[in-house]
Amino acid sequence: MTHARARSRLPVVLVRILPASYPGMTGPQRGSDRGPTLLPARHGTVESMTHTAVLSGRGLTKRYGPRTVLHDTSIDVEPRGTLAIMGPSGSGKSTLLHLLSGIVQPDAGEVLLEGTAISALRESERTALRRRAFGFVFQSGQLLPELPAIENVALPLILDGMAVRAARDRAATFFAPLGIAGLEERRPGEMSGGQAQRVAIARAMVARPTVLFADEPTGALDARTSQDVMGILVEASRHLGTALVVVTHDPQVAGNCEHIVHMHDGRLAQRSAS
Ligand SMILES: Nc1ncnc2c1ncn2[C@@H]1O[C@H](COP(=O)(O)OP(=O)(O)OP(=O)(O)O)[C@@H](O)[C@H]1O
Repeated sequence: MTHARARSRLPVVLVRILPASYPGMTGPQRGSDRGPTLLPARHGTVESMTHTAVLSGRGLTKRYGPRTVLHDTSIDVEPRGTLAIMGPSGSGKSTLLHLLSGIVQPDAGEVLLEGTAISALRESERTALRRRAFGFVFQSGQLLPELPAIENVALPLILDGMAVRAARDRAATFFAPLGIAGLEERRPGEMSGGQAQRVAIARAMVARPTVLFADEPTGALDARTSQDVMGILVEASRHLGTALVVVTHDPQVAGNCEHIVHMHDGRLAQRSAS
C-alpha cells in the first residue's frame, strides 16, 4: 500500500486535528514535506554509513543462555521514516525493538543514534539519552494510575528538569491535536482503552523524540479503535518529524507504515513497502 493510500484511509478527523502548527514543530526541516523514507540494510550484513540514517542497528546479536534469539541483524531508519516489524510470536520483534532503543544491550553489534554508538555509553548516559531522544508506547498499562492525564503527559518533561508549571503547559498543547481535549484531569482508570492510548502517545511525544518506538500499541484495542490510534500515531510522528518503529502482529496496523520488515526465528526474513 502506498503512503498516500494509507493516509486516504485515515478518518478525516485525524488529518484535520493535526494542523501545520502542531505543537512541538521546531525547525523547518521538521515537519517539512520531504516524504519519510527508510533504508533497511540487507539483513545479516554490516553496511557502510553512506547515508543519513537516524538510527542504525549493525550486526545485532542477542543470546539468552545458549539460545540466540536475534542473529546478526542490521537495519536503518531514516529521519521521519515509518517502519513496522512483523512476525510470529517469539520471532524476536520485541528483542530487536529493545536493542534499537537501548533498553537491552546486544551481545554483538552496535546501535547508532545519529552516528553515536549508544551501546558504548554508560547505563546512566543511555538512560538520559533514552529520555531525550526516544519515546515509547506499549500495549497498555504504561500510564501511572494515580496521576491525571495531564500529569502523565507532563512527567517526562518534569523528570528531565522542566518546571512543573511549564511542563503542564506544554503537555496541555497535545490534548486537542490528539483528540483528547477535556480529558486532562481524568485518571487512566476513568478513560477508554483508545483514550488511554492517545494519552500514552501524547506522553511519548511530549519531549519531541527523534524516534518513537511502539510495541503492539493497538494490541488491547478493537479493530476500529486500532486504526484510529494507529492513524494518530503516524500523523503525530509525521507532524513532529519523529521516526516511528512499530512492532505489531496486525497487517492492517502495519499497513499504516511506509515500510514493513518480517522477522522469523530471530532473523529479518523479508521486507516490503506497504
Ligand atoms: N529476558 C529474556 N530471557 C530469556 N528469553 C527471552 C527474554 N526475552 C525474550 N526471550 C526469548 O526470546 C525470543 C524472542 O522474544 P521476543 O519477545 O523478542 O519475541 P516477539 O516476536 O516479540 O514475540 P511476541 O509477539 O510473542 O511478543 C523468545 O523465544 C523469548 O522467549
